[in-house]
Amino acid sequence: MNARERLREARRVVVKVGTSTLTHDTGKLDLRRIDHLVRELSDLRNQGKEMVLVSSGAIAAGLGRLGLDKKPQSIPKKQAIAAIGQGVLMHIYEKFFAEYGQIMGQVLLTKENSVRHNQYIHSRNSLLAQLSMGAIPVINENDAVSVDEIKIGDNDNLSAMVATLVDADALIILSDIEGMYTANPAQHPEAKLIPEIHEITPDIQNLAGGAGSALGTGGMMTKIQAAQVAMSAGVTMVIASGGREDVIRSVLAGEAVGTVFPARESHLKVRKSWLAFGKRLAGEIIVDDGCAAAMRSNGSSLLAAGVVDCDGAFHRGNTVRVLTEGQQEIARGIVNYDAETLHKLLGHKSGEFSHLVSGEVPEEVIHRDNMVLMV
Ligand SMILES: Nc1ncnc2c1ncn2[C@@H]1O[C@H](COP(=O)(O)OP(=O)(O)O)[C@@H](O)[C@H]1O
Ligand SMILES: N[C@@H](CCC(=O)OP(=O)(O)O)C(=O)O
Repeated sequence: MNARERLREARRVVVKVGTSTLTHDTGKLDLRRIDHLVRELSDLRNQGKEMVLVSSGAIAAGLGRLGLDKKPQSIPKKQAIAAIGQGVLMHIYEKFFAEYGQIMGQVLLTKENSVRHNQYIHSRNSLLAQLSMGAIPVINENDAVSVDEIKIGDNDNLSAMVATLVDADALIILSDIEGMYTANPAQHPEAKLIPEIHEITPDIQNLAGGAGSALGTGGMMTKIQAAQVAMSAGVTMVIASGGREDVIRSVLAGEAVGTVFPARESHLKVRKSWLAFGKRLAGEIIVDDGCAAAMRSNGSSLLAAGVVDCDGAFHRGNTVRVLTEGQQEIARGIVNYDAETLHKLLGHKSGEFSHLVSGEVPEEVIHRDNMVLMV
């Protein structure tokens, strides 16, 4: 079964809708679009699917309510606008969902809700409980209290975190564009839509540009980051246009719309998904090609002999990214050494460790049980 066919069987679906889809060019909310979105979600819920909505738009709604036309620079002002706008947004969602006979629950998350294992589990349990009651959780980042240190920062990454958290079958990201193109069509009108992307390579990352509008956050870059998380966690992701009629239904009917990022086969256990996608990333380890091949094909642990460099002031127990020398992310995992020790040991076999550092050091830089492959 290919990825499009698998989408027909998706039971639990996360839909993310960006500011660009929820607003007119004037910056004001596009009520017709929001109504259609809620109607489609409600109809899919009526078909027995479990639906979760990750909605941006709080800042746009707040600006609209205050009669402002651009985001302020200061953090407290942005937070205030988000606080005002989130209420406006939820009022509209509640009104439309109630009209279509659905129950919704508001959930506001920050990075803090995922970095600690117990918080990750609490967030997961709350969302699963809402689904078991037949409700549609409507999620946004808690922008009113978030500052950079605790921010996820964009709702593309937030939606991938949510899809992982609830073990979704599919994540549909709705934007103001049909999918991922060979270049940003705003600057390159000749760019072509890419129907399917199997692996997030550095070449694919280079095709992704920033946001297309003043209100959007992250553009295609954050959508590609979300795809990498979703695919590795066993969630098939699709980027499609929120302006297309019945777009969610079409995606879930397996029709060839947008860009699909097929899930890798196995679903991760909750602990592994938290480890790779919930925790803060503290640094990077660069490995040689032989080591990358052993990790990818045999699921081998990462040994110091295969490490060529590392970056970041990470400590033992932190989660780090593992990259090839060509900058492709191949794994994430809990590191057994701090950065200083790894700098001394990289390129060496474990038999040589006692000459290089004092005291006991584990044989593996990252043990296979504490590692998630990203390719
Ligand atoms: N390779 C690309 N393919 C498609 N869109 C791209 C690409 N690179 C950058 N973009 C830009 O990303 C925008 C969508 O992201 P964004 O503005 O953040 O919207 P949203 O509010 O839906 O998250 C598109 O309108 C486009 O201008
Ligand atoms: N949390 C913010 C949106 C952040 C964001 O990622 O925006 P977008 O790129 O439009 O999905 C808000 O509600 O305004």
